[in-house]
Amino acid sequence: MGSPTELTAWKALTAHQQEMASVDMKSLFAADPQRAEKYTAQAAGWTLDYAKNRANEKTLSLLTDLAKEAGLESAIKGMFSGAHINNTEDRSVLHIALRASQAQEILLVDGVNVLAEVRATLKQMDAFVAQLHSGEWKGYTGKRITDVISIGIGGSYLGPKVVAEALTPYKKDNIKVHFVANIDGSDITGKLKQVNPETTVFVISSKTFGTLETLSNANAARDWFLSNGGSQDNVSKHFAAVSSNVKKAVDFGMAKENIFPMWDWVGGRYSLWSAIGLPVAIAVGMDNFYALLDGAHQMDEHFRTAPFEENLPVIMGALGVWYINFHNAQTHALIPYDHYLRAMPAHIQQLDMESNGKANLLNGDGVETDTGPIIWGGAGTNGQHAYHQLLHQGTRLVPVDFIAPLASHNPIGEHHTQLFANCLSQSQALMVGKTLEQAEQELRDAGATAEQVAKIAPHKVIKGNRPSNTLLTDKMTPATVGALIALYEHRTFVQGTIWGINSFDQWGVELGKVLGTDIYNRLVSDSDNSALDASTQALINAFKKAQA
Ligand SMILES: O=P(O)(O)OC[C@H]1O[C@H](O)[C@H](O)[C@@H](O)[C@@H]1O
Repeated sequence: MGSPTELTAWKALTAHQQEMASVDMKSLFAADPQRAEKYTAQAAGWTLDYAKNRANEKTLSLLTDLAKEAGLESAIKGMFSGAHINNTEDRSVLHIALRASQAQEILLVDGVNVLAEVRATLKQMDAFVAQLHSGEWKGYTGKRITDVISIGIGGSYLGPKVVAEALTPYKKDNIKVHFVANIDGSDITGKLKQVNPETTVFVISSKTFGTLETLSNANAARDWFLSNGGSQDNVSKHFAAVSSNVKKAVDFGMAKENIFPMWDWVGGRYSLWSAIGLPVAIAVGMDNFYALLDGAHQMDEHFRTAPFEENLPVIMGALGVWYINFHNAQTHALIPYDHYLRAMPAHIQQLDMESNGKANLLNGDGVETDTGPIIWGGAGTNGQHAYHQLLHQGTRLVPVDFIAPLASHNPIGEHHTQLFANCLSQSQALMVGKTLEQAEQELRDAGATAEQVAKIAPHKVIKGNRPSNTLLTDKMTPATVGALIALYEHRTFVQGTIWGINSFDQWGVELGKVLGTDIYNRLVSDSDNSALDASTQALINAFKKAQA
């Protein structure tokens, strides 16, 4: 596919945007009493209310036309059948295979039944987790394991960390799972202070087993283990790895049976469902990990089979395109009203920004449209006392996804009702806003003078008409958390397909890595830096001076 701007539906949406420019969402609700009902869809334990969008029937029908015209139906088929839709790396994209139903036995990819490999790995994980939890797995002095430190970064960190945190109420109390990612020595130092080498297992997660941060931290962990009573012979009792590069993991000193495989058809940011999710399985138990996979599978089935008009990832993806490309929205906020889900925006940020931060079409031509937005967000209600001001009165349009459970795991006092009320009030305020007349009246009612009213009222005006989606579920469980993350994975794919880009490579991160190695070499040597730009030279000199 070439540029989406050539598509009939894209052109129609450009014209339609003009028609909608003066339409306020409030008037759409007033004109259609059925609007809330019509613009609600359900899947895999989630209800999406997308009525508070600047969209009418024509908008939504043009957006689904756009998805169809952009080839989304065949792209979905391609993904689920194992076609090499990651065209720049000539690979299949099969995170959906990691959570396929047990009833499906075969999914052949390049002549290999990937489901057989997936099931064998789940068995291996199951056995490992069971041994840790039963205490059968012992450290080098015969004690049971109390702590697991997961070392990995990017996709080998964020997904597992976010899901383990989201499932806090399901955590087993006999083993504590910690995560280390950053090359900043403060990260691993802080974690090592909390554990005992006799009772700690390290899980080194790296698809390539070649990532600087992960290898540096893995080496630091091994050095710490060896200098605190452990011996080389005991490394295998305290270190396991998840990697598609078995040789490098063996060279590190891992026992082959402690290496969990990964495959090139799983992208890092889509890999939490593979053995990269081992820390999650250790934290919450294998039964809950299976439930997580099942929830994601339910969303996969919905995405694969539901008509686009009722399809949550398609609706959310297409509405995102509407704002990014036809309303110049530069960012998209995710605001979970659930404490345990507070880090979710960081995972979706990586998932989406690494996937759709692209400027070339699949055919190599430069794009003519904006692509992936800046994804950001944080926990409600905290954000209401920080950045929501800009959402309500700032000059930028920021579409928001509000995410909330109907029931809390910790139903104390009125907390959950207040939390939920705040969630609803934010989407309502974004939409209804406050007119100048309302602001003036409010001030008069509070006893303000005419002069004060004239002075202050304009500052109280909130334009409103700002869009949001609300996603509700009964409770955050392994299954609903799995479905939620799968929903965002597919939403990203929907948008990438509409833009005609490859959502599954990430060549853009390479240059920084190469330059990082070059600069590291300059920091530790007396190299001639005169060919570098003056700013970088000065910064190198500042570092060297501080070390001298
Ligand atoms: O799992 P690894 O091979 O260590 O990779 C870790 C991360 O590093 C890279 O820089 C990529 O941008 C990420 O997509 C990946 O997840």
